[in-house]
Amino acid sequence: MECGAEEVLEFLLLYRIRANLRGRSKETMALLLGSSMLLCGHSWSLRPQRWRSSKIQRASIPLEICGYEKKRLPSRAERYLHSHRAAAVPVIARNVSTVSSSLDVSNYDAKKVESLISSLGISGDSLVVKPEPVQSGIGLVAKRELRKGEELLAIPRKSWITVETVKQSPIGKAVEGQRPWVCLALFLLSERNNLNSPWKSYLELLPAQLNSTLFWSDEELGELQGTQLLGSTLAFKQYVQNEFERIRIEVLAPYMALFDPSVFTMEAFSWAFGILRSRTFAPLTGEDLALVPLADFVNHGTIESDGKPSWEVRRGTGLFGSQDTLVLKASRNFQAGEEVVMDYGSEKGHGQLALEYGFVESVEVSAAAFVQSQTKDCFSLTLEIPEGDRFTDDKLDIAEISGYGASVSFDITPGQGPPEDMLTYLRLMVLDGPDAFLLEALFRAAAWDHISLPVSKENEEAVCTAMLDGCRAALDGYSTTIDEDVRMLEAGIEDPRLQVAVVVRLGEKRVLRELQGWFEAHSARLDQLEYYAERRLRDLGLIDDRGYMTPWVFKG
Ligand SMILES: C[S@@+](CC[C@H](N)C(=O)[O-])C[C@H]1O[C@@H](n2cnc3c(N)ncnc32)[C@H](O)[C@@H]1O
Repeated sequence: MECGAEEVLEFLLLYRIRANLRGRSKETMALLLGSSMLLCGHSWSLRPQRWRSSKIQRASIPLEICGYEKKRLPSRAERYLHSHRAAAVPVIARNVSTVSSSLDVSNYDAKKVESLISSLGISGDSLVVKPEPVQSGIGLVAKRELRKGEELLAIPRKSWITVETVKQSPIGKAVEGQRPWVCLALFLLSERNNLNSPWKSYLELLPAQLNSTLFWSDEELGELQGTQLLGSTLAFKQYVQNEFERIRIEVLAPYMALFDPSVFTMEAFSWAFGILRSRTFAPLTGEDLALVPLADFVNHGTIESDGKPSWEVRRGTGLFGSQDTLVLKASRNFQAGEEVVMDYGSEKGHGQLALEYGFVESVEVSAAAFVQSQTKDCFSLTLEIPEGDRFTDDKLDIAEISGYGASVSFDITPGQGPPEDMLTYLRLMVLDGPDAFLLEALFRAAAWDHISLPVSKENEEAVCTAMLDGCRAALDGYSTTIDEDVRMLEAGIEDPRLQVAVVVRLGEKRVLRELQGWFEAHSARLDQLEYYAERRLRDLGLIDDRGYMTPWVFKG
């Protein structure tokens, strides 16, 4: 076996640690590590380090505001709003109905629909789907039988509302340099106030009232006490308000002639924000933000997914005038007269659906099945490397090298347990005392790998304690218990917004309770785990599988 300088040093550390593994005290370990650090020419203070579990935050729901805002959100808000995209969860075929947070106020008008279609240069007869009034406002209804994958609509870029559209409009100069969503929001309000707008029929078909929790009253929001959804809703409201205050100074006041203060109100600006959040879909988000009239009347429904998006952009070559086109495809077979739906995002939990669109999913089989269904339950946990930790810089460095930041959000979904990378990040956060040698610069590149498995009983115990404290505190923050919510749902709730609130808070609590159970079980098996020291000695061939030293160590 050949050992490089790193291995030699590590061997020395491990050998010393190993020699003292049984019955070692913290002080002994500190001494051992102290000497090893001396070896590296490092001087560390070995004062006991306190780690604050408050750094485990109750995060906001993963959101895609970053899609609109990546670069310029204030860091605090960014941390709160920035999403950690969950891996797509395979969609299970089921009979899904949704609960909308209030009665949808549809602006359906057949004449306006005709006018919208002709303004897009489409012949009504050629359409295979048509906007019709449906349970959730306006929806697209199949005019004939449709096959899965069939192209339903193809809307060319010239018919989208993009930053380019805004630039070329009368307010183009005034909004120059503003974020894409701000440009589009002001454009919507400006055109809504323009009697001769080419977008008139589209704008008149848009819902005047939105159901997102952003538009709930304080009393309604009270039902969300303790939830992540409440935190996200309030953060968004604050964010939109801050943006409005900013553009009032930067845009509205300097261009008073373009922006009538009675039209460009905070309320109207919030409506426009809500419209953009509920009607734009990837990849037409962020810098490429675009509203696609007609296609954006498609409602949500879950479908058995083959991973192929229903909403996709066919890129034009530019040759012979060919341009980008938004193509809406049938997500499954539909019968004539049936409403065509697409999945707004299989990874979106109840909270995110409620915040962005104002509805949650429910399984319409029976009240019991509804209560048992956990497919959309979600809790997003944000972990943060504690500031003021004497090892903060080293920990940040290791996190960064491994592609993580000072704070990371992890989506916890039912039945999955904590994600592996979350456990690794947690171990890094609480790494301290004798284990801190893993933070040494020498081990930097391999540190993440080393801590991806249990480091030491103390470290794993600290992880469990922090998580159990965090889960308990989070569960204590809700105004109702899981049982109370279940009973309410089983008894039936008439108020749709209350129903949304109960489904969301129940979902969050169920995930937290499950997480708590996982860490309780984990902390009960800490004695059975294999830790870093034994693992590395075995990897280096210095002990055998029974834990005995291999003879070569003692060769001259
Ligand atoms: C992209 S728009 C779809 C068109 C919209 N129904 C309309 O009337 O203009 C998204 C909005 O439609 C509503 N919506 C879509 N799918 C829904 C569903 N499954 N249940 C309840 N409301 C839904 C929500 O208000 C959501 O914010």
